[in-house]
Amino acid sequence: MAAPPNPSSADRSRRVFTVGTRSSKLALMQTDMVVAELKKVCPEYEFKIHSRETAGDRSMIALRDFTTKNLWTEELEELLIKGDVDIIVHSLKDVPTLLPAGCTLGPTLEREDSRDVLVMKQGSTASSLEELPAGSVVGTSSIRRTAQLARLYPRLKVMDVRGNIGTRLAKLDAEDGPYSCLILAAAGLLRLDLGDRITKYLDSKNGGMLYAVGQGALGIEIRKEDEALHLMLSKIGHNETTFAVLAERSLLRTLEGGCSAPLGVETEWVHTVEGLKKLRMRAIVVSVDGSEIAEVEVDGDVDSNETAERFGITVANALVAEGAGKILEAIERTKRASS
Ligand SMILES: NCc1[nH]cc(CCC(=O)O)c1CC(=O)O
Repeated sequence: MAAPPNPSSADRSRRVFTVGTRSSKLALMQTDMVVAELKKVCPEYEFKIHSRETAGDRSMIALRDFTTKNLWTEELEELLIKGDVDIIVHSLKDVPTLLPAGCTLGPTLEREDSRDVLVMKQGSTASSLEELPAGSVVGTSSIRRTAQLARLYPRLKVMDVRGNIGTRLAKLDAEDGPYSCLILAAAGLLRLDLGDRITKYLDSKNGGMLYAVGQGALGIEIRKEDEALHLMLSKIGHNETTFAVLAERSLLRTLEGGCSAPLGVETEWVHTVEGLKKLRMRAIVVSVDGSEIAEVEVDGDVDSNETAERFGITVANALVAEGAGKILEAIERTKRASS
């Protein structure tokens, strides 16, 4: 009897690929986008979607606790390693910088708008953080957003808000709810067709907020040795996105040493006078109370995965030279003391 089909890479007779994803509306939507692109370049293959609720979806543990980070990804990665799924589509922002042995991220699609946005409570007339009265409550569970808010808007209060995007908007709009506004990623709202809830886009020049590493991009995870999928993803990949997010993740990996850093970034491709393109990265590390910052802006020659990752290390070193190491060590000390 013939051996059963080998699910692993080198098997060129593979026709069916299984795509793993969380079961949230946003995750399914993002998975559909990847499958649609793959079908365009590989019309001869079939793609099946395997969705599941992850521990992160079920957990009530504070999202800011870095130890929960892997809850979003680990169970799906086990399926990937076993060969039960062939591809996982993540929000890249939720993917830890160190992946399990045998797993890797492939080229990814063009990034959605990577900025944070301000979302005012339904019926509010305020259109910026500046306009809110002192003591107004901003909903966010992100240490990065909390630290940047403490630095730029010390008059405002920050309170945790959990759940998927729909849940958070409902908590914002609740008549007796505490929140005046939320800070969310533009990408999630835009992909869910909730762009009309965006009051204001925030960036280094507007409101001063930098975004999370990988925000707005998809993380497409595959088995390292799966040559067939590497090739397929290289056909749908958007190089400028792939390189930019590799550089951002390399920066975070270099800085964090295992903890989730209050790190904001902003990357853009800029044309030089010589007609070349450079990757410009702004990055900021802020102490949780907003009292100390380290910030840099660096341009890099980036045209490959390797140069992207090296550029991330360069930016990390520049941040450390500006005092980022001291801020991160203080956060680590507080964490250790409280755990
Ligand atoms: N941390 C949760 C999360 N993970 C990805 C997104 C949005 C989409 C993205 O950034 O790609 C969000 C929600 C948010 O921060 O508003």
